[in-house]
Amino acid sequence: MRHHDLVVIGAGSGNAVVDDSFADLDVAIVEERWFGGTCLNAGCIPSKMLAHTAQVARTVRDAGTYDVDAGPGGVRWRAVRDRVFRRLDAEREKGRRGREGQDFITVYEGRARFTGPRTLRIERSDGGARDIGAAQVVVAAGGRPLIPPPVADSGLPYETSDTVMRLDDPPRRLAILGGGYIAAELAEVFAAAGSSVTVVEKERRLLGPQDETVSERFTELVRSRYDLRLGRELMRVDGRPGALRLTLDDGSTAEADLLLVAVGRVPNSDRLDLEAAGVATHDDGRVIVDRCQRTSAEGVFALGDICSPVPLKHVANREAEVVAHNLRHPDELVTCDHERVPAAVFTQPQIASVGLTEQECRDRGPDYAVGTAAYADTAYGWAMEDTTGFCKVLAEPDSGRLLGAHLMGAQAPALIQPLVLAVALGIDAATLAGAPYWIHPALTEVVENALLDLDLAPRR
Ligand SMILES: Cc1cc2nc3c(=O)[nH]c(=O)nc-3n(C[C@H](O)[C@H](O)[C@H](O)COP(=O)(O)OP(=O)(O)OC[C@H]3O[C@@H](n4cnc5c(N)ncnc54)[C@H](O)[C@@H]3O)c2cc1C
Ligand SMILES: NC(=O)c1ccc[n+]([C@@H]2O[C@H](COP(=O)([O-])OP(=O)(O)OC[C@H]3O[C@@H](n4cnc5c(N)ncnc54)[C@H](O)[C@@H]3O)[C@@H](O)[C@H]2O)c1
Repeated sequence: MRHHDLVVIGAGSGNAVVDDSFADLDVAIVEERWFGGTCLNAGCIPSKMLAHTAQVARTVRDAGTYDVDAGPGGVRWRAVRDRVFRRLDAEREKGRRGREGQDFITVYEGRARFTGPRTLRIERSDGGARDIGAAQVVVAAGGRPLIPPPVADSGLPYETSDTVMRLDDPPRRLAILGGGYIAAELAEVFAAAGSSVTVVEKERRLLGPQDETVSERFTELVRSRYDLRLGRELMRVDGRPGALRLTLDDGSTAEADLLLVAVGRVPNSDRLDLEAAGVATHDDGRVIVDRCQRTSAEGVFALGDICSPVPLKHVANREAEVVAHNLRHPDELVTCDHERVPAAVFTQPQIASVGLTEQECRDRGPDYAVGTAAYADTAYGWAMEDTTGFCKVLAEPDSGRLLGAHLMGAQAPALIQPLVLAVALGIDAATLAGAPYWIHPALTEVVENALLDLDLAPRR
């Protein structure tokens, strides 16, 4: 059995752990499917490249709002798809070849599973297998789409985010099960490409975990774009490939050519024989880690969606930095903080958030102040003819400490960054509003206005 100093399972965010400071070690990276992982191949990046294209299409369609005549036409799906994936597939190959060319790294293609403490078997798709051992192991095997029983049991075809972005043609009628991140973003993409979209969501609103104002207003805004079936459970899928019928719990039905399942993701921990390694998991399947990203097994770290309470790429990246440091500096361990993680949904309008929602503030007690501002009340909002965008900030009335911030509107993921900085660095609302200049007439004025709208106790 070959013995390495370090083995990384999963070449998504796990790949970021190893830099040249590991060149004195014998390192192995095991990847079963695609170098770059979900983000590059089927997640953040392709979905945002497609979302941006959808936004361009909407801008062209809405050009009349700005008294601009734009020609007829539409989204050339295959050209868009090929542009996106030509680039990303090339990046994946570049990443893999780069690793294979490094002297201190061995790349294994295949699925790893533990056979004992820090020993692994790697099984290739051609049936070959190989046993290896390591002084240290990083588990970065991510997650996969959850497929609920009515879909799995139907025997009928369905798509997930792993496959749907690479389709040859957009479906005429697309049904999406779930009304969270993936549904919200990809509904927009396929609607722009000409699909008529039905969304089946078990809760009463789309994007339910967002701040209540965001979730409510977003749901109302897209009601005219999609056939929304909210508060509904899927009972059955029947029909035939290309002509599906979804039966919901109230007996209503939805017809679709194609079903996209987007009801969340599950960690890949169940495929790793973690018991053999002594690696413990939570009830939901996530690997248990401490703040230093150490698992319950000596010498085994974990990072990313397989363990994270916040399954987002910027979090996985931060965890990879922490693991990289801790592998090299066992006597000076650093920790990872999962509080105040910002997030964004790349819909139209875009959405961004950090910290507590208003409903979470209310649950904590009555003591919070709310400041709001509309894009429509800023000069750049006039330029954009915006009627729906807003910013909401939540703060402690006495100290002005920011508790949370929420934006819905153009460039929300970029506009929220000053609020993310303030939350992370402990800058209070009055200081953030008053100390820096805010460029006029930039959209950031909506953030400044929301801060100024807070009813805070006067400073002594
Ligand atoms: C459609 C979509 C859009 C998203 N958009 C965003 C976004 O805009 N912003 C954001 O922050 N996050 C986004 N995310 C979430 C983000 O993609 C993930 O949080 C992130 O990619 C997790 O990284 P990871 O390294 O933990 O897992 P992954 O990137 O999934 O990497 C795990 C790797 O391990 C490999 N693997 C699994 N099991 C084994 C095994 N047994 N042996 C060997 N290899 C194995 C897999 O093939 C994979 O390559 C999105 C996700 C999806 C699905
Ligand atoms: N912009 C981003 O950062 C981004 C984009 C896409 C995905 N992601 C990541 O990928 C993860 C997975 O995305 P997702 O959209 O699959 O999950 P999600 O958790 O965002 O949303 C799942 C939705 O499906 C609903 N649901 C669950 N079971 C259902 C059922 N049986 N019938 C109908 N509805 C049901 C839930 O109520 C929820 O609204 C996200 O949690 C996020 O971590 C992030």
